[in-house]
Amino acid sequence: MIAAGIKVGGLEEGADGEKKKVVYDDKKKKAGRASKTQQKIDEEKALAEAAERARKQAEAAVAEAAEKERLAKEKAEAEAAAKAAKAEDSVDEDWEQAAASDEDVKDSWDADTDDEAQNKQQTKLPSRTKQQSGSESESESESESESEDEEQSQQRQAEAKRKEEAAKRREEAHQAALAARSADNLRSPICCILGHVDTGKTKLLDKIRQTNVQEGEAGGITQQIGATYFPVEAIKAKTAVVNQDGKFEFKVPGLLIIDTPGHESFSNLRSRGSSLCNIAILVVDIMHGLEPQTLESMRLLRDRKTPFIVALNKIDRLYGWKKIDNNGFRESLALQNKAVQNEFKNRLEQTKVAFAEQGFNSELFYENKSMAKYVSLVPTSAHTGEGIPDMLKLIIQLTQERMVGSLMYLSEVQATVLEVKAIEGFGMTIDVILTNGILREGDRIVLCGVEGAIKTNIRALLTPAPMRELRLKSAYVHNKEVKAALGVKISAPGLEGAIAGSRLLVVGPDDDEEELEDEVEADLASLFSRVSKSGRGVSVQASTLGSLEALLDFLKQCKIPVANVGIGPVYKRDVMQCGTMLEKSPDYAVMLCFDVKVDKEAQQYAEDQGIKIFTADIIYHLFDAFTKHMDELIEKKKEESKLLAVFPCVLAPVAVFNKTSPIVIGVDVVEGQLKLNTPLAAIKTNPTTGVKEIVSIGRVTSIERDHKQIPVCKKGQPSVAIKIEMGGHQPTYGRQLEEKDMLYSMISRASIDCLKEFYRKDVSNDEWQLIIKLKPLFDIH
Ligand SMILES: Nc1nc2c(ncn2[C@@H]2O[C@H](COP(=O)(O)OP(=O)(O)OP(=O)(O)O)[C@@H](O)[C@H]2O)c(=O)[nH]1
Repeated sequence: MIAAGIKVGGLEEGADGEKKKVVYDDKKKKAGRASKTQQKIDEEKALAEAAERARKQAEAAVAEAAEKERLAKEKAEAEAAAKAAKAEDSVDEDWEQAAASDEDVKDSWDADTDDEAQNKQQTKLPSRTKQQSGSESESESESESESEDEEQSQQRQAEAKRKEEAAKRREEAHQAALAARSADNLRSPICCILGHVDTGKTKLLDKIRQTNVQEGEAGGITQQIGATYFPVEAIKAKTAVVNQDGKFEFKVPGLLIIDTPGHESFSNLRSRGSSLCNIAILVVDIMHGLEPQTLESMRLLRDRKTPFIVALNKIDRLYGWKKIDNNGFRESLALQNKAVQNEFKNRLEQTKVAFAEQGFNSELFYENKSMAKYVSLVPTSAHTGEGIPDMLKLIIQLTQERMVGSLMYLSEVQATVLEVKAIEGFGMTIDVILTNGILREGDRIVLCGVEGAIKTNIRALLTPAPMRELRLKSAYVHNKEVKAALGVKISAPGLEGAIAGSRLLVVGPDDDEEELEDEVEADLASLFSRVSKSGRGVSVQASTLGSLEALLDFLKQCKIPVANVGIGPVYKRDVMQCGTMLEKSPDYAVMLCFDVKVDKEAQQYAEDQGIKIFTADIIYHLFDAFTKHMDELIEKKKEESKLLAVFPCVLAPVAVFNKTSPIVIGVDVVEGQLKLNTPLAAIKTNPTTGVKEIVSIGRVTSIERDHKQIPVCKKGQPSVAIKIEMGGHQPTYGRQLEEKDMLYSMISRASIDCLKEFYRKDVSNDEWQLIIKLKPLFDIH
């Protein structure tokens, strides 16, 4: 993978100021293992290593065969797909091909050549295949005796069997855990808050928590790590105003709301592309409607298939709104005067239309007859607290009625790293959201790190100390064990380089640790394998696994190819890596950095080398910056290529005013269009040799009609007088040229490519036909 240009930056700066590289390459992994072996001079380890080598050799052979087969299949599929796509292309899109099937169009910067398409297919191959092909070349250089081979092959088989059995046991345990679930034993749903900046996400969160903090932790609301837990009693109290008859039944034990609003935390709570959040609140400012980041949030929610409700926030800003603190929305609305009610209705309708434009049906929550079909809109005010009881009730209702399957308590551990932080007294720690199961002090855990899987033992399970105990020494309480769903801080040795967004697995007594390592590494490897192996593409750098995934998804949609991928701050090394593109494909010597810092030295280096670094906290801003950069480059190239572009034309001279230096003649444009600067030629046959001769006569420097300069003369328009100039010796009418000689715009392969690249919009299909006709005259194939 290193060879493919993939890298990962450390979350923390290494001792040498440079970040470390992830080692997914078996060679390096093995080198690491070998050095350990040497240190320990352990015979058994040496044997195991040999066995490992043999296993990889054998796997490599199998993988190579499988890869070949797969590539062939994928190539065939790609060809079929390309054919189908070709058939669908409009004439306009496929203009040159439509006119001449012998031309291979290299469309725009986002299109692939066949090679690239195939290479892209290759990048989809599981990383394991790549690791194997890496080890293959290594093992090729090593010779082993036959008996060793046999022994190793046995060891390899034994190891594979061990892993297979462990995976089977894990699957059985998983099935047993699933079977033991019950609809009567639900866990607390997990909820995230997303939305555009300044819509009131933080304020809304504060408001939900605050009422209870004021009540002095009554109802048992606990501030957790990265989340707030609301036991059902607290939610009952908070929703009482909209459940006065007590008819609404609560079936979940509570609700866990993730504290950090925004994409980042949502993106990190992922598991193989789907979300670990059961439900999300998308906050929309009722006065502003859907804003760019709202759309980005919707895209994330849709991609992760996460159900959501919409908090239509800031209703108190409707002109003339009379507040009743913490009231149910319906009652509050009923108390407003007609004008306020009308304004509300108007804004509600506008919001619904905007949602419909994005492909979502939406409905005011109490008018929503089908939660499956319509997104519920809950008007709220984070200032007055109005609508918040409705919102909480709706979340509970939606989750406990529609998500029983995913909420049934599962004994098996499901946990995700939300953040990686160094904490005084604890060193590097990870904040984890435990979705299912129980974590215990001392548990052996496996998670993703920048240098491969991290395996360690939980030293401490920390939750914040209750408010009243904050005076005490530590801000944290140590727990022997914690049960889902909750947010917990884990302190453990060796957590440096842990990656936010990673899954966290617990090694059970029946599990095989290596198998679990493979599993967490696969998450990262699958993201890293999404680079374009054509070597052409931008470099991207993101802060976490989740944001990297979101960014890669987005760039894929925008058809921006990616050549390098990294996690963590940008260091000089990353810029240097990106700089390799300066030679290959300078347009792509660009780094798109999402939510990461750029080291000073790296920035300086980039400036010196002419590498663009775009940083943004909002993904689509990166797209805008990149698109602008590309447009500028195209404009620049277009300017530079002005003289190269030759529009096709055929001219019939009607008079010769000046025979040479400069030639001045009167012409009719019989085909195409004559533009200033067009180079012209006559096609003659040498009278003695009978060989065709292309007589170049210079460029058109003036076009005049009725003594007026015009920039262009099109086919069929009245005759024009043109001046043709040439540096050096210009052919002369009456000698090399005759009046009856037709004149042709002097096209070349380069001029055709230039038209295709920059002027496709300006060339009509007829003109392309003309180019096809002119090509043989100028021996262009
Ligand atoms: N009138 C009114 N103002 C609100 C409401 N909710 C939030 N605001 C104000 O809107 C501004 C932004 O609120 P925040 O809670 O910081 O918004 P946010 O979505 O968390 O913003 P970012 O963290 O920047 O994404 C603040 O000035 C809030 O006081 C509301 O319901 N009514």
